[in-house]
This record gives sequence, C-alpha cells and structure tokens, in this order.
Amino acid sequence: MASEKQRSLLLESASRFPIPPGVRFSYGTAGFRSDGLILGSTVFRAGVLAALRSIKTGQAIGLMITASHNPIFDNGVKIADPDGGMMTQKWEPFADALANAPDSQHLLDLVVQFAERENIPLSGTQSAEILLGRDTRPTGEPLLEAAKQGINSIIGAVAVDMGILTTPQLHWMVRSRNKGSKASEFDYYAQLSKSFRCLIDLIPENIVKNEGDPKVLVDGANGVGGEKLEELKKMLKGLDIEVRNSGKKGVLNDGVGADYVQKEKVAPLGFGSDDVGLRCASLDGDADRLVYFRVLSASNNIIDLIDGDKILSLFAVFIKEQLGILCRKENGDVLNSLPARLGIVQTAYANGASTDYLKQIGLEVVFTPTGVKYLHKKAAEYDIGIYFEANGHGTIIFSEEFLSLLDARCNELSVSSAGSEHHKAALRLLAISQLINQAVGDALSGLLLVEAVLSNMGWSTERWSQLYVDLPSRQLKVKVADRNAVVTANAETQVVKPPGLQKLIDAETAKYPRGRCFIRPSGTEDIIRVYAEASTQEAADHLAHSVMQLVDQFLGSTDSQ
Ligand SMILES: CC(=O)N[C@H]1[C@@H](OP(=O)(O)O)O[C@H](CO)[C@@H](O)[C@@H]1O
Ligand SMILES: [Mg+2]
Repeated sequence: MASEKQRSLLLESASRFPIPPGVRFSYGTAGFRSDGLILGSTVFRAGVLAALRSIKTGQAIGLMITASHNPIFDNGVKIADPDGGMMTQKWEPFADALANAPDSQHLLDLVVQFAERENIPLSGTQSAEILLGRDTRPTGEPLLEAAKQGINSIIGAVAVDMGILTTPQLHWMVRSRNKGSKASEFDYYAQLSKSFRCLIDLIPENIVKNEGDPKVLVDGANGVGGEKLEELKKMLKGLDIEVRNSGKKGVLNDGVGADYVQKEKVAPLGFGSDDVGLRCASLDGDADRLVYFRVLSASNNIIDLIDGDKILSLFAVFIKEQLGILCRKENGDVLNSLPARLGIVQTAYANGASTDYLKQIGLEVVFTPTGVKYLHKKAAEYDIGIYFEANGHGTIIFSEEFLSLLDARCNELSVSSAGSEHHKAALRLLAISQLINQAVGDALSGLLLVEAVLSNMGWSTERWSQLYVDLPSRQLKVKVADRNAVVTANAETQVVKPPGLQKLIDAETAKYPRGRCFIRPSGTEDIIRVYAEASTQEAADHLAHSVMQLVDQFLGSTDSQ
C-alpha cells in the first residue's frame, strides 16, 4: 500500500514534468529516445521506474541518459538491471505505460496498481539506490535533474550521480556495485589497464611485434568515449593510442563515429591521406560500439571496414585457441577435462561470410532479433558466449561456474606447471574475463582486447581483415506511415505481416547469386530498415532498392534514404 505521504509526493513532483502533447513514447531497442527537449517527463518517469525496480530487486539499478549515435539534439534514457544488463523485458510494457500516462493522477494510479501487483512496498520502509550517468549532450544536465526528481519522488530511493560517463561504464558500475566489488570510475580504469597488461605480458615469446602497426588511431565520435579514452590512456602501459575527435571541437556523431563509419563505409572526419594503411578504430557517441578500419587510398575516403562481425571472429578464434591448449595433454592427446561450451550469437545483420567462417571453424552460431538485450540473454546460456552486432556492439560473457573451474585449474597449474602453455592459456582466459566488460558491449574494453589479441597472435590489421571477405551488402531506410504494420518472425528474417510481402521478397532475392534480404521495423527510429546482401555490390544495391519499392507498395512510403 502506498502511504498518503508517498501519494502526495509523487503527485506533486510529477506535476512539474507534464507530458508533451501528441507524442507517444516507447521503450525500444535501447530505451526511450527522442528530441532531448521534450524528454523531461519521460526521464522523470524513468527515474520513478528505476526506483521501483531497485526496491523490487533490493539492489542498485542504473539510469543512463544518452542517445548513443543519434544526432546531438536527440537524447534518451535507459535502465540497467542489477547484473548490469538491460532492464528485464517483462517491465517494458509498464515503462511504456508510465511514459505515456496523460497526467500525474494517471501516473500515480499506474504506480500504485503496479506496485501492488509486483509486491513492491511503497510505505517508505524500503531503500533503493540508483546510479545515474549521462553522456556529453547539451540536454543531459536538465534531464539528469528530471531523473533525480523522479527518483526522489519515491520515498527511500537515493540517486547517486556518477557524472558524465560512457554507457558501458555505468553498466559496469552497477554490476560491480551489486557484486560487492570496487565500482568507481577509477576502479574501472584500474581493472581494464591491469588485465590488459596481464595479456600483454603473456604474449608468446616466438611472436614478433608487428613493426608496421605501431599505434592505433581512435575516432572518439566527438563524444564521451574520446574523453574517457584519454583518461584510460594515462594508466595504460604497452599501447600507443592517438585519440581524434575527442569532442573539443566538432559536433557529436556528425560525420564521425562508429555508426557513421559502419553504415557509410567511409573514413570519419579527421582521418585522411596521412593515415593510409594505419590501424584505426571508431567509437560511437556513448562508446558502446566499436569498429576498426583502414584508409585504403590517399585520394578518397574509402575504407576497409573491420566491423563487429570481424571483431567477434577475432575474439572467437583466440578464445577457441586458448581452450584448445587447455584441453590438450602434454603429448598432444585431447584431455577435454575443462568443459566449456563456446557459443556465438549474431543477428540477421551479420555478414553472411562471417557466419560461414565461424561455422567452418567449428563454432556453434545462433541468431536472435536485433538489440543487445536479446543477444546478451542468449549468450548467457553458454560457458563462454560471444555476441556482436555487425555495428560493433557486443561483448563476451563467462558463466560463473566456468570461471570458478578456470580459476581452480589455474591455481593447480601454477603449482604443478607454472609458466607452461596450459598455465598461460588459463591466465589469458582469466585476463579476458576481467578486461572485457561482461555487463554490456564496451568500446573501450573491446579496443584493449582487440589490441591485446592482435599482439598475442602477432597479426597485423590486414591479416585480421583477411580472415574472410565480406559479402557486399546494402542497408536502406524507408519512412512509412506505420512501421508497426510490419511484423517479423525467425530472428526477424521473415515478414509475417503484411501478408504476401515475404513471398515477393523471396522471389526478388532468388534472382541474385548469394542473395539474402530482410526487412524489419527499427526499434530506435521511425523507419523500416531494408538489408540486402549479394555476390556483387551492384546486385546488393539492386536487391535492396527493389525490396524498398515492395515496402513502398505495401506500406506507402513517405520518404527514403
Ligand atoms: C541495424 C542496426 O544497426 N540497428 C541498431 C539500432 O536498432 P534498430 O532497432 O535497428 O533501430 O540501434 C540499436 C541500439 O543501439 C542497435 O542495437 C541495433 O543494432
Ligand atoms: Mg551506443
């Protein structure tokens, strides 16, 4: 039961954040997103939601204000659950209802009903802790204030402002806090730099450091990632990083950043003819995505893109190799006393060549719908689950059981055969579990892991890029009257509604060698996305455009790009 004091506090606070007329908010692929100027009520209500979630779970919850790779004047808000992952999907309908409640009274009614249904005490006896973070957007500060007021409108809830952060830093803090580990920003840098150093110290003696790639150039998307990478750099030994687009000048995500580089397949601003052949990386606006690239020619900005699929493949190859060493007896026989189910999780946007490659080297590959909340959940079913979206968002997760087995094995080996290949493989796997952000995809920790793996394998960027050749692909956006008219199944590869459309897409796709094409409504933008793949760029472009026309016929497009 909500106390009278609680009711009047929520009513009074909510009335300071009226909902803008004529807008419908939806907790999409990555939380609520919109023009930052109209998000006050949504973020206030997300604060209320986070407080309820914290009371319900009895643990710290995260609230991050960001719109990632979207333009600077957009903003958004998402909630991190106690394990550092995305808020449980079960609460999304409630999040939607809260965000769209027409006034304070409706909001209060919803909160009271939901609290009763979920057994959330609103008597003020329960405590709740919400860690708040925001990126560098101009609307971040007022929205943070709205979030604080939302949290403070639930008696017993405490907002802890962690300052300007990357999204993955906040998720990491929530996870660490709830595990009882050190959880400050300094601790984050300390853990990353220590585990990175550990991997560098484990580079096999016969590996010669590649002379051609002395450093990595990083595009910070003019966002929070560049700034934080400068911080991390101060604590790192053994890696030369040059940060560009760190936000001192230039506009957030404008001609820069991982989303731009991956979708346009061109070099970001600030990179050019002097960088031909060098190893370059790009973060997105809140630093949860990472792609690598090489500038190919001094005369244009065309790049060799090394996307999330190839980062995944690099990690998979390395981890498989370390597991292989651990499972071998000294005489070469397979011991297999360390059961580790290694699983790879991709979405339909993964380049077909990457899936073929991963399967061909004997890995189990499974697919989920778009959005890390789906991939993460699937990856958690394995001892080691590696998931990545093609756009560079992904991570590696280790099960607790596997980590304790590995830890025990490592201790045994440090007594029986310290410094052996087996011992080093176990140490490398443990270091990876510390370096990679297991809460969520993290461009900074991903960057360090890529660098450490390349150094351990003695691979140049070019060698890495040649793991397989990407199939040419094309992505298009179509603006339609109602994107929700499209309903998909089978990890978004088949259109179920409107009826008849899938048959035509299939017929079109069949015309192209190695053709593959699917459409789905975006969860972050008001559009339908079309993805096509084929054996030549011309064919992929053609297939994408033909299917775009089909979408247009069925749904009435208003515009397209
Ligand atoms: C094709 C594509 O890149 N889609 C992105 C994009 O989602 P959409 O639902 O496609 O708008 O933003 C999501 C959040 O960042 C990310 O998880 C996803 O991969
Ligand atoms: Mg992002």
